[in-house]
Amino acid sequence: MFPVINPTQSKAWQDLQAHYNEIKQTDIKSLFAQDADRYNKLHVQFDDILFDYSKNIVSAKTLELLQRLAVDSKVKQAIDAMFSGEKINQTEGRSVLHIALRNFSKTPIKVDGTDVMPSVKKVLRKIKTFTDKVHSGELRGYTGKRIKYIVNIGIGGSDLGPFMVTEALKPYTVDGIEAFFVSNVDGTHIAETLKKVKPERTLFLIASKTFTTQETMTNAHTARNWFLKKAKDEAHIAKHFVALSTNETEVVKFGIDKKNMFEFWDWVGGRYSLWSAIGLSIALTIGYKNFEDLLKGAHHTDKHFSTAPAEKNIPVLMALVGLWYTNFFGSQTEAILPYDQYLHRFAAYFQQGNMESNGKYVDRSGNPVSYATGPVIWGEPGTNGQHAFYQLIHQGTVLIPCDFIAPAQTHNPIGDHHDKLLSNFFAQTEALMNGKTAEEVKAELTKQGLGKKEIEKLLPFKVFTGNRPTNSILVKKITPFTLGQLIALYEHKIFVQGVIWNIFSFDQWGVELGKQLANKILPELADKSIITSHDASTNALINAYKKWR
Ligand SMILES: O=P(O)(O)OC[C@H]1O[C@@H](O)[C@@H](O)[C@@H](O)[C@@H]1O
Repeated sequence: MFPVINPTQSKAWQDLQAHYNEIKQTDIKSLFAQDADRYNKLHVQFDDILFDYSKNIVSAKTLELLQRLAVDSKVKQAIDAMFSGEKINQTEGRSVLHIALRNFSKTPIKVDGTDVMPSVKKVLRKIKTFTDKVHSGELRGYTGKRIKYIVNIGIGGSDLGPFMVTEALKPYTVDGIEAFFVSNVDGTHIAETLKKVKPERTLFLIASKTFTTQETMTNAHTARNWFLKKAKDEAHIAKHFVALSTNETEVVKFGIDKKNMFEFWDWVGGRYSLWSAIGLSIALTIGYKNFEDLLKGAHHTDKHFSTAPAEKNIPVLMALVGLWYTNFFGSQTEAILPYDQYLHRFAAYFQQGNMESNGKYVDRSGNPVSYATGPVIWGEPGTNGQHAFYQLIHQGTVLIPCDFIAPAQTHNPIGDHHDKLLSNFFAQTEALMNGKTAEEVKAELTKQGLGKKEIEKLLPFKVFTGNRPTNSILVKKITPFTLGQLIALYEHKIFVQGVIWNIFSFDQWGVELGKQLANKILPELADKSIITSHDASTNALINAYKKWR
């Protein structure tokens, strides 16, 4: 059974609190000076992924206590519970089995006594057949022209994953295919997309687990009307619209044939669904083989996560180190900084992954927690971020633990671009750790010919305290396989943190209230009448909108 344990009651937590007071002033620099072997101890090489967590404010004792916390929180048992199909998403009464979607082992995974693997494999075969037929030209549009444009209409988990992955793997795009992602209910999103595609060559993927999401259904109907304006005959819809969903009834109601539905199941969380039928846009963009490699990479991480000892287990280490700052240093945020332009949606993807999973203030017993849970996740690719928000990371008053991610090999080896990019990647974590002392600043300014008075004046502004923690993740090359590995590492990090925080990571009740209120307000916008049913501010805003629109 999934354990319910208040982490603050654990001896390890209390010891960590005491230990925090001992170590908080310790320089990472000095930890390196004390132990020539620090890097060797504090990194894990996982195939072509090098995870270096040595530039953190952690000593051997910190790590030992954090590991004890993981043991006290029954992390290992929780991992086993997830992998064996237990209904760990208790508030929705569901198993959590994104790991089954990429299970290439022969091990069956059972939900309510039934092995889900045959259904998983069946849908994968359907994705393969369909994708191959689109690429070979066997499946064509209603005029007989080849499909060129893939338009995925979905939002949240039905958009962010496939969008992030198709961007990350752009070099693998199949010739002649262009992918678009429409998510926002703002008509601008679909309008601007439809300007770029031609109905007779477009395949619309209506991606929605529930098939009731307002944004997606609105965009889907707009796309359908736009298509029919040109195609005229509703019979042509079958060649241009497919559904990726768990809800057959709604799919059929929309007018999509069951045959054109790619199924998944309620044990796939939206934000963990890129591995499911929701990944059809990925397969169509980069080819089935590459999609399968992505899944295989993730499966490889699943094996690592479920078998590696905790001290060498990357997701466990990522989780523990992150939690150390969130719960003991009081840092409320984490940055994900990929030094790879293709990974420009990676942080946005894990914004949902982390914040929807672990943005919870109620524990698994239904009581408010007395400690911090999920941090705010954000980030942009380097080097862009350096010229934007790194000032605050270096010299601000907020502690921001950062993950730096970079590929050693680029898909675009042009001149010395990549060495320049990577020199920044290395320099930043070094600078964040070492900072710059008053002595160093003085020496630098003296060398520049500044007088004593000028130096004194400038000194406080030019000092960097350093000791700002980072993880570095160096990947040999971003391929479908390594990307799959990387995504799964982060997914499991979220899981481990949720277990220790004693919260339910796989529901998302917090997104409902706004949806409910929007549904209440929508009919109020139908006419010109003055609205008085809300608070004064909301009434005034609605009425101003109705006057201006
Ligand atoms: O895939 P559908 O059902 O359209 O949901 C799309 C998204 O909706 C949001 O409100 C959240 O619940 C997300 O977790 C989900 O991914």
